[in-house]
Amino acid sequence: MTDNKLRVAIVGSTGYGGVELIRLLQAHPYIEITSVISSSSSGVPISDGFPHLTNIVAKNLDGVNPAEIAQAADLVFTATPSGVSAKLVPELLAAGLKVIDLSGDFRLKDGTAYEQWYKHPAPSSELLEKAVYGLCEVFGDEVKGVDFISNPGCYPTATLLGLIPAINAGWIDPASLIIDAKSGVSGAGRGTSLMTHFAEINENFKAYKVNKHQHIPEIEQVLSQVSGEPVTVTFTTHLVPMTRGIMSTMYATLKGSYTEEDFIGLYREYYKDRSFVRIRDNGVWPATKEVSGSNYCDIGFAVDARTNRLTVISVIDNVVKGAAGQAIQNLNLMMGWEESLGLTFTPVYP
Ligand SMILES: NC(=O)C1=CN([C@@H]2O[C@H](COP(=O)(O)OP(=O)(O)OC[C@H]3O[C@@H](n4cnc5c(N)ncnc54)[C@H](OP(=O)(O)O)[C@@H]3O)[C@@H](O)[C@H]2O)C=CC1
Ligand SMILES: CC(=O)N[C@@H](CCC(=O)OP(=O)(O)O)C(=O)O
Repeated sequence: MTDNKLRVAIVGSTGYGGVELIRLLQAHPYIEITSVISSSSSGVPISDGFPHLTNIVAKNLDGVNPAEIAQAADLVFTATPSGVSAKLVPELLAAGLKVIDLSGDFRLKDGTAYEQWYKHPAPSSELLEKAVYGLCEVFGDEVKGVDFISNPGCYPTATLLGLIPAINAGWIDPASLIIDAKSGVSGAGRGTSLMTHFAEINENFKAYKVNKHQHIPEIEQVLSQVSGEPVTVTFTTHLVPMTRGIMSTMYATLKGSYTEEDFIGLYREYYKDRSFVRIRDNGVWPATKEVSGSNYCDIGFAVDARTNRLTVISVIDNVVKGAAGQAIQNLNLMMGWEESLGLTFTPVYP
């Protein structure tokens, strides 16, 4: 700590998650960013590659050296690809740093499942056990005082916040879940690919990784934990021609005669102390633009008495609540600070 500020380093600071951490942390009263790190461009000013940071962050990029990071910082965010975090995080923890990892490498408790879905060698079972899964509104109490947090995935954040209160109350059948999710292109990171090439995605709408998405076991792990029985889900992801935003539309069979007003009351009670989840009034369904640039998750409901099914619509900004914003919320909870510190941004609208 310097001047009562926590010294923070960001590995992967040249990616979308890292650069968003830099943006959001400018508003945090207890944080000083002491090192922005790149494995490929160390030595150059970060504002060379990101002119929007001119006169805001006057730092050169540092290289990836755990011992040097531990000299410069108390805590490090790893906004690095899966597979990279698995190798780097053990070294950062061993160097004495607190770590908040944004990748999927430490979210699954079962290493075999990790290898099946992520196609990389799993981290050690000790570290998978040690990582605390930081879905703040549900497991926030478990985060306080720990030194290693695994930040949830973007789709799981929108999906789990939209399903957990109903599953927890036993109002919907966990065996009936269908999740139809859509993401803006920034969810795929800054690297270029045919999938996200302008001419391939502009005025286009495509499904991908159907039944094969790496977030399926993460969603199932948490829902199984909450419901107390093994849960499997049907989960389809789509890429939408917009920059930010996730909409997760979820369908479930009702286990009783519940109305929209019942669900609104249930969710408002469940999230009553959680300022970043906003439950919409009856018939007002959320849109991605209404949370863009903010840490909010907005949720709306429809009940169809004809089919006995519930529809839940949950939206987040994938780079904020789905990544950097939730990571800072986790940092606040870890440190015992007010969870909204530095995160009270009004969504950017229109
Ligand atoms: N984008 C999103 O909406 C979300 C992303 N995530 C996860 O967060 C992580 C970061 O995502 P995102 O920022 O989008 O990804 P990007 O691809 O935009 O950025 C990843 C960054 O990691 C750095 N990197 C690559 N290899 C290494 C290495 N060997 N050592 C250190 N750094 C490396 C790269 O920077 P450099 O070459 O300069 O080192 C790169 O800029 C990923 O695991 C992603 O899955 C999670 C939720 C949402
Ligand atoms: C649009 C898009 O491509 N999104 C990415 C989200 C990946 C992500 O955030 O990776 P984690 O596994 O670390 O959570 C995807 O669907 O794979």
